[in-house]
Amino acid sequence: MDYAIEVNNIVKKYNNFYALNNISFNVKKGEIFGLLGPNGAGKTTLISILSTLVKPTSGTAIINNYDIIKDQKEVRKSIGIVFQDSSSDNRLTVKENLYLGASLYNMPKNKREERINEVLKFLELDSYKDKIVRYLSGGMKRKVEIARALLSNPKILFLDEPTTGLDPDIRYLLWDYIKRLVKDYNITIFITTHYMEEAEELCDRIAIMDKGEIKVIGEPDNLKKKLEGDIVILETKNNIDINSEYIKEIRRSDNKYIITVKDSEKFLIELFNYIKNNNINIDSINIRKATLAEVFLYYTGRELR
Ligand SMILES: Nc1ncnc2c1ncn2[C@@H]1O[C@H](COP(=O)(O)OP(=O)(O)OP(=O)(O)O)[C@@H](O)[C@H]1O
Repeated sequence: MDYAIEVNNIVKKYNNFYALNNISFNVKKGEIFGLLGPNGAGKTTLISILSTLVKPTSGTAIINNYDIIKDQKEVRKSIGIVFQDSSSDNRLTVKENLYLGASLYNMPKNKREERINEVLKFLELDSYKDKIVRYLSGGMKRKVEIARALLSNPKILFLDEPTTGLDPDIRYLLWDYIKRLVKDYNITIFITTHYMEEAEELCDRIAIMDKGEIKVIGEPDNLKKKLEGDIVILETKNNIDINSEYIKEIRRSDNKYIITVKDSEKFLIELFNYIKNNNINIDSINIRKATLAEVFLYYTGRELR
């Protein structure tokens, strides 16, 4: 299999602290691959290493068949990056920023106008091209960043938390553009996020990352299926001490019992009998299918907030 990204045993140490602790995985061509993890998990460090901006302590990665250590220049030429912090000049217009980007890429002068118009069109920024970036909304600014990263026709686009802090409407809109980049231009997308929904809706595969380690990799649906169970959330001030063959795990947090069960329909009959026989007062009962939030909890032992 020909991969877009191959990560081999990457370690990044800051003094004695392992920001990345032996990371290995592959990203397929034309895939939307998501790195899901809380603040400080190491996502930005990893994306900075893969895009050659930071050197790993050990290990390496192959990007578009180029080695991030040995072929830095070629790697850079074949990728586009959008970082969390804006790289646009706020005082310039959208189009001026794109010209600046094109000149930084050393794009031939006679190609610039055409390519800039293409990316403006793709991101539906035409009517904003003469607006000063400072006065644009957060979502629009993000689009300008993406437009700039696309100028060089990259084969891989790295997006570091591209929708953090944006309104849900804009978030959905950006997802659409990202999906179209894959579908229409066969670009591989590597995205970091701490939004479950983003990982779930947008990504073909995700890696759950915590404290510098990858805990599990897979398709969101498969990861959920692997948990094999439903979650029953029971709110009560009483003590619950129920035994059932259907229970996989019970956790308690304040007045809530979070019960992972198989065959929830059968379990509920037992639960209702237990409640009746023991005079338990229930404030609420909720049943939900395992979501990515439960997957995250299962593999990291904590909630992603
Ligand atoms: N230059 C540095 N020197 C020392 N420690 C660093 C440095 N850069 C990052 N770290 C540490 O490495 C860990 C991973 O940071 P990183 O920014 O990669 O996390 P992240 O998952 O991207 O989080 P965020 O969502 O906040 O960007 C953090 O604990 C951070 O404090």
